[in-house]
Amino acid sequence: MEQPYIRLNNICKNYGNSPVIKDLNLSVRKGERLVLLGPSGCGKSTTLRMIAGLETISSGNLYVDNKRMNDIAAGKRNVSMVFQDYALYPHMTVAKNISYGLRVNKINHEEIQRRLKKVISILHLDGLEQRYPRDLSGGQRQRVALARSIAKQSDIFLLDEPLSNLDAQMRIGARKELLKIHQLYHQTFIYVTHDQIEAMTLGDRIALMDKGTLQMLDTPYNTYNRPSNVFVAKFIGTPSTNILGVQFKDGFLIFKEASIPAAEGWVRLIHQAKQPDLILGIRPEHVQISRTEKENSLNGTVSRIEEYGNQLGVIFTFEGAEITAISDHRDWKEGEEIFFSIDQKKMYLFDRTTTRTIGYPDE
Ligand SMILES: Nc1ncnc2c1ncn2[C@@H]1O[C@H](COP(=O)(O)OP(=O)(O)OP(=O)(O)O)[C@@H](O)[C@H]1O
Repeated sequence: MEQPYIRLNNICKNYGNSPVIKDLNLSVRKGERLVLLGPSGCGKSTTLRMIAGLETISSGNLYVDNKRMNDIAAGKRNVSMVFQDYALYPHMTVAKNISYGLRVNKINHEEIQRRLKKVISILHLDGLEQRYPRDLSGGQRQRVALARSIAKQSDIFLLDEPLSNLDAQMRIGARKELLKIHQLYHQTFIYVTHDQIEAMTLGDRIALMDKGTLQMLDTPYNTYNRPSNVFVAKFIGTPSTNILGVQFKDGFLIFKEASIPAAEGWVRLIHQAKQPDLILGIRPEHVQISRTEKENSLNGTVSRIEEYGNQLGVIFTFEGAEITAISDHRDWKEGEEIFFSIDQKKMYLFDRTTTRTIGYPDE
């Protein structure tokens, strides 16, 4: 693997007695777009702020380009940051907001003008240079905040939910803009969000966190298709992955009573794991439902239908558990008996004790 550019080694952060980040190890490559994703309060912003130098590190080491950064002041780190609320200076015009940091850093006038012109053009802020933040729309303010950070030309670009105040349509446009900026400047991006779509579309890799710990660090494809544990499987994807307890015995996966023969690849992995008590995960799009019985199909009763516009979510009960399937057909009725089968090529099996995956058959 390419030498990591930013390294977090065993980083912990406590506020008083409460640990917020627990033994975090994370490496980011130069020029990579890494997304920190996770539920509210999991420690994404805290992690970003420690990298920026806005928050002290309780223990562990932060390295950038092999240099220990723990005690380097924020202003001396080669980073720029965009905040969720943009943090623009209200009494400065757009042009002044963008150029202020450059003036403080004693960049010469011609260079400031050159950078200003370029970022104004990249972010479509032409004509707004003399306006004040209060006279801008939310989207324009967000672009000014981005422009101000880009103009600094730092190697590391830290973004803390920069699009969360924009409406859905504007977010799509802004995502394209961010990718364009990255193509032009190749900075190392660390991007915080709790929006999965944003994480999937913007990240080369996703670091998924929960309760201050790293749950998985991998590509968007692997995060979705090869979750490392039950938390990842449930967090990524909407509607959420169905989770069912199963026991492996004599080649069969046994639910409470019903059972299906386990596919060969899974049998091998289960033997390797030496763990018959498992958790089965299957995404709603990989549960096939039908009115007719098929080989190895199981049966349930439809309890609810959810409208997704182009498809329906069919929620049915099976041995007391609720399972969601996605269907293109629209004629399912509440209360009707259905048959369903699980696509074993697409399912996940986790160790019930550790909740970690036992592996994937095609690996
Ligand atoms: N200054 C502080 N003092 C005490 N606790 C704090 C402080 N700042 C953050 N926390 C706590 O640390 C935890 C992590 O917060 P953080 O803002 O990093 O989470 P997050 O994942 O970015 O959440 P969100 O998506 O809601 O912004 C939370 O439980 C939060 O309440």
